[in-house]
Amino acid sequence: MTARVLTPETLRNIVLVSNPAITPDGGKILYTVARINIDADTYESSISLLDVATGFEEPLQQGPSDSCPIPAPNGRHYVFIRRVERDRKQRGQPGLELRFASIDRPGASRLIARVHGLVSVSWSPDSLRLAAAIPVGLPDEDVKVVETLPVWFNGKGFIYKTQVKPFIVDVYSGYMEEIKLDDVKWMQVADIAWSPDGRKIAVTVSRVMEKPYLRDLYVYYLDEDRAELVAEKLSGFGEIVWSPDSRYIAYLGHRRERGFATHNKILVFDTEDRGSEPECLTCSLDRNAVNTANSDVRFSSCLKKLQWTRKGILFVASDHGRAPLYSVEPGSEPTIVIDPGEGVVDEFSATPDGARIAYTRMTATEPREVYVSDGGNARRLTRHNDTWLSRYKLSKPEKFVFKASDGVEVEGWILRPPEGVEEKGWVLYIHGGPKTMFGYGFMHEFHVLAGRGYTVVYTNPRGSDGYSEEFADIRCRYGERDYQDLMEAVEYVIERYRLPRDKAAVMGGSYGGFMTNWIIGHTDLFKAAVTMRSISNWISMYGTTDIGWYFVEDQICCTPWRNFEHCWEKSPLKYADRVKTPTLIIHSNEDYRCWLDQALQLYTALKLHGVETRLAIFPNENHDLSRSGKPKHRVKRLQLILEWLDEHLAGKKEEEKAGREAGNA
Ligand SMILES: CSCC[C@H](NC=O)C(=O)N[C@@H](CC(C)C)C(=O)N[C@@H](Cc1ccccc1)C(=O)O
Repeated sequence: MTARVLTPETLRNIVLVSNPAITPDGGKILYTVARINIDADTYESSISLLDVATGFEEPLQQGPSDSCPIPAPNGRHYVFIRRVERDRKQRGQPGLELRFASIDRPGASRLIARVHGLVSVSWSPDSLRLAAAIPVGLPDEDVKVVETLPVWFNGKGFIYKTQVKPFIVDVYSGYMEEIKLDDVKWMQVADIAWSPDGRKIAVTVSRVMEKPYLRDLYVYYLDEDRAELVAEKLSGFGEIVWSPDSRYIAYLGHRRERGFATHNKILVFDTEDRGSEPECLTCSLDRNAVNTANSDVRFSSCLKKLQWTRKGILFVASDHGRAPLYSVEPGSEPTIVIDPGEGVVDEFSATPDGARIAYTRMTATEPREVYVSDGGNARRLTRHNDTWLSRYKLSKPEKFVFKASDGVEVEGWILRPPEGVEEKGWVLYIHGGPKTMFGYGFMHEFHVLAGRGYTVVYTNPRGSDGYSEEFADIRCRYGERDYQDLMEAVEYVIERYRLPRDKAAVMGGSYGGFMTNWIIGHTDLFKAAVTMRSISNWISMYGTTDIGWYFVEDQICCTPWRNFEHCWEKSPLKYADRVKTPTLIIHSNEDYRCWLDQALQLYTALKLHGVETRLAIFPNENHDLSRSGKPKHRVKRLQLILEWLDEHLAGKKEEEKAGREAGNA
């Protein structure tokens, strides 16, 4: 009997739960419920209200495009985002509505403002106003005349005229006033936070167009209409949160000690002792204080990554493929307050006293659901995915650890086909980043591969997150220790799990695509490769990627003008003339992280060198095709991958050829 397994089309069954926002009294949780409608080719999202005591749930906003509820401190009101459809003539008009509603009046809501986006919002303690970081000036020009940097951003488009500015928004009248920070000509606000005493608003902002990775921390004093600089030249996530006594600000980020490989830390600034060094609360932990577990079943959230309750500062850190929720206070060490077991705490919100925490948790075999924890007692509140999960066979990954040749332990997981599914071969799947991690995030794609008969092997080689900062730091050395770890992992699993050496494929996206390209230029071990949103040439990557012109210099240690040879040495394209592995190249035509040229150059090179190659270009998609692309495109992408593996690992092509020949005879 054939087992019911996950297939590309089973994407439609997954309920994407996100943004669990708890009311200040801890009685209710507002959250977003999204569904993937493959037939209509859309994501449909609505807002639900959960009663924590009874578990009773009712719809607050029916959608189809409502998300991101943020309750007010009074516990009665909330704001949320509604995405609105625009026709051709309205292109360039704001596509989002910021709306205001009462928790006790389901369905009703009032428009506050139309916006192009919302980077961050923070309620005033009297629940009358919002401090908001809002993008302004989205251009819709036919001919784009650009004089600024950056030119574009993945998923946002051409943002050369866009600045993110800080505003105070009256939720009743919709009146918006910009907060004047300084005589700043250009700014991108990263985060904004209203102090609990109501007198101050903290803002983190990039002010140097050529160096947007530098962030300054300002405090704006409402009574005096005056802003003061608290700290300069910070980097990292840039999220901020006030202490309950409105004196300290916790900043999530770093000072680039290891460039882009640096862990985000919690740095606490004393706003009454300017110039004093911030206290680093997570340095002893030596973990990235954000969750970087890969998953392809998330939906957008507006919850902060930090919250300062009366019991301490809450944050999630990446740790060995898991993501526990930690608490830390100045002068103390971080401790785990929610241990997700073999899972990740994906997002959270807590009551101001810290007594109750709402969160979403996922595991490698269950998409997100909402949970609540009261002083150590955690319970699950939603079961959106139970029914369909019970109807399919999903296998559970097994973790393995091996010692790399330099003595460092490297972790990985193996996901076998579910019982009853014929084994056809196996795949080494490489994650992006490189500073993200595989582990206990739900990957629909992995279960689809396993369901088709392909064992999936995934690891966290050097460069990955979830370990020490040193482990994550492969700057200047891409394709060296990371490559060795991966190839040593391959030998380890072949030996330990008796995987067939002649039935292996390699695949990955973004940095994982870079590594796939690198691997096929350095070994012929794999029978097939699938490279997605990949990087093939660091020279042409320079100046095109949206993550900044400085990224290549930071990570690869070269520019087209400095160490040019090194840029080329580290580019998979240099080794394309050695490739023999049949390669499927998947790329989106609006991928502004790794632009289409990366795929085209590789495709052309492989074609010209006689390698069996197929190029799939997805229109109107960006770098996030596999995670948030149009549903039909996501299905098509998975089908293309399965077809390629079937052709090259399961001999489908030979079978078909033989069948055709027999038919002709
Ligand atoms: C300021 S972050 C540094 C780069 C960023 N890393 C985050 O993961 C990134 O986008 N890296 C790319 C590769 C780079 C262009 C060479 C990457 O590999 N992205 C990954 C990771 C990712 C996962 C989820 C959301 C965004 C990025 C990927 O696309 O899978």
